[in-house]
Amino acid sequence: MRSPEVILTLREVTRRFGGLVAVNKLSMDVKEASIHGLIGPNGAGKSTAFDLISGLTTVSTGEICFRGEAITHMAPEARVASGVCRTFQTPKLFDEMTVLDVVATGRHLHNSVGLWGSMFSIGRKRREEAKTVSAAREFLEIVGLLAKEDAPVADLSYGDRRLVEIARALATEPSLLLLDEVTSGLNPVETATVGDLLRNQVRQGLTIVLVEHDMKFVMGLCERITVMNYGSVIADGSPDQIATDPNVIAAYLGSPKDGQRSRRALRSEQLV
Ligand SMILES: Nc1ncnc2c1ncn2[C@@H]1O[C@H](COP(=O)(O)OP(=O)(O)OP(=O)(O)O)[C@@H](O)[C@H]1O
Repeated sequence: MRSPEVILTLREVTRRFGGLVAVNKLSMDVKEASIHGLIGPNGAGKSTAFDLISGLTTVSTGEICFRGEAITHMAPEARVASGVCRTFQTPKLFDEMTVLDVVATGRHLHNSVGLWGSMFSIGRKRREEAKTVSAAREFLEIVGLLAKEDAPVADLSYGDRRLVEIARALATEPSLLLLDEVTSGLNPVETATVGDLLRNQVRQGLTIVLVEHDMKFVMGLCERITVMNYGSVIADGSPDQIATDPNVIAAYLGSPKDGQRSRRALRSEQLV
């Protein structure tokens, strides 16, 4: 029986690319209205795991359940419609669009005017457009970018582009948000802003899974963390358990030969 507060379950999910097992029997439970970290060294299989959950790639074996329903073979758009939304390591934004237009694209699921509606009812189309714009503005306000609504995306700083990506994802009104390296390239102030923003959303019921290399951010934000290495889970627990887990420390340290360099890298990520 599924525990009522678990929103996402992966059961022995495997993804092979030819002879390479990118994700190997990954099992994890994500609690509703929590922030769950998915971490691991480069090539551990984290982005592939996100692709599997969001449907951008297919599972080789295993099962994925969202709100108790199997979504393993559901199309990506159907997963978005059911409340699963993801962002990408490099935001996929169209430079020539304005900030407001980009966020409005996240609203299309909630816009009830279809093709026939827009052809035969101009009044209704206008009303829907006004609703879309006003909703998009609300999400821009949440991420603090309302003042830049008319700016072309090309003119934004890297940090602001990330915020637009978050606003667009939030505009789909997901129940589960998958954030792929959301702090990469952000300065400490921007990172703290994103952290506060995410905490706020979780307080309002959103569930977040984070793939992240910034350990300080992960440790400060996540209730639970799953650690992968070479496609497999090597640890799963609270931030305190993860930070002291010998398997995790060994995975980040690498071989004894390059231990000195890796230990410095690990310390800079504040895991030890
Ligand atoms: N489409 C693909 N075809 C073949 N191999 C792939 C494909 N996608 C990922 N891989 C391989 O699967 C493994 C896991 O990659 P993945 O990108 O999921 O790791 P990651 O943990 O997200 O890494 P990083 O932190 O560097 O982004 C890597 O060895 C990668 O080269």
